[in-house]
Amino acid sequence: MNIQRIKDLPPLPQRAPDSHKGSCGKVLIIAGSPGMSGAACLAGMGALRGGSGLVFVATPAAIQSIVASVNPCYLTIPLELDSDSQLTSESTAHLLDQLPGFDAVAIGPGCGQHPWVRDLTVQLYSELEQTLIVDADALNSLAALETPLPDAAGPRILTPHPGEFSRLTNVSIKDISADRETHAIQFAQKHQVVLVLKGAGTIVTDGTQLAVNQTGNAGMATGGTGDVLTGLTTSLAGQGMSPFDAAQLGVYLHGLAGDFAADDLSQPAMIAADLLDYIPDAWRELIAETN
Ligand SMILES: NC(=O)C1=CN([C@@H]2O[C@H](COP(=O)(O)OP(=O)(O)OC[C@H]3O[C@@H](n4cnc5c(N)ncnc54)[C@H](OP(=O)(O)O)[C@@H]3O)[C@@H](O)[C@H]2O)[C@@H](O)CC1
Ligand SMILES: Nc1ncnc2c1ncn2[C@@H]1O[C@H](COP(=O)(O)OP(=O)(O)O)[C@@H](O)[C@H]1O
Ligand SMILES: [Mg+2]
Repeated sequence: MNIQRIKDLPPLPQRAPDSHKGSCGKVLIIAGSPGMSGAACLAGMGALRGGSGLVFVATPAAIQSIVASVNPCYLTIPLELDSDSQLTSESTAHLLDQLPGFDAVAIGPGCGQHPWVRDLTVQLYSELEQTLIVDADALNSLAALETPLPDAAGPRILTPHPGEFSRLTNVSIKDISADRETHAIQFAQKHQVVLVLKGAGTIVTDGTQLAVNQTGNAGMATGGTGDVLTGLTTSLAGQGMSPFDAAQLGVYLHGLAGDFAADDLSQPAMIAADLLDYIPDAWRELIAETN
């Protein structure tokens, strides 16, 4: 199959003068667990900085107040777990009831490898009609399945780093690194997903198109930067971008924010939360370039 190499960025989502929060994308991020509340906050903030009108973060009830106290701009939904680390039936029903109202959903950052994460990931992967962004422990949940990936009811964007991609494919990190493009394209074709294979020169492919990202730097090799990317990509998908375009633009903006952060703060000192502060500069540069 001929692969189309994409060099140009897609058109940016437009914000009409009479936009309101309901028209700028309402997204849900399912993230966090005790000890990894930060991942939920970083992803939620990434979605807000991406431009979403409304961001909801669903997180285990035990850490809801921690997540909520980090920033007042996202809303939180408590996930009630039983003694087997499963969502209670009331909590499941409450979450499923709300799903149709979201424009895009993400699952995985900081969730840990618990029974509720495995079950909810598989259910959303197969049944959700909107775009689902699958990261971190949700990818681990898919990798742990004894069956092939389920058929998906809607678009899927998978955002593994090489370790997660190795678990998904049963190919060693060394072999993946030897030919990242081919492994990424084959996976995207086989599973009909947008694959974002992260790292220096992140690859975005849907199996027919391929973009190799040129922004970003080694200062981004610090915990939590991927969680910010999940939020950003979810936000763009929720604003109506196609899954490939949302992933390509999200990766580009994320790396550009990282480049601005490194310029001001240095690669060693920058941290994931700094990316959130530099996403505005990245947006400003992109908006100026396209006007
Ligand atoms: N503040 C918070 O709450 C934070 C929470 N977080 C949450 O932590 C959870 C665990 O996620 P995780 O990615 O840290 O662990 P995991 O999937 O075992 O990956 C490590 C393996 O992958 C490999 N590997 C990774 N990158 C690679 C690369 N570029 N190139 C090559 N190899 C690479 C690496 O290989 P190694 O270097 O060890 O050889 C190792 O094998 C998850 O829920 C996440 O969201 C984090 O986001 C941090 C902030
Ligand atoms: N050397 C690098 N150059 C460019 N980008 C990098 C580099 N190292 C890491 N990144 C980016 O940082 C992010 C790390 O994501 P991930 O490994 O999921 O981190 P975490 O799970 O800790 O949030 C990815 O977007 C990746 O592309
Ligand atoms: Mg990650």
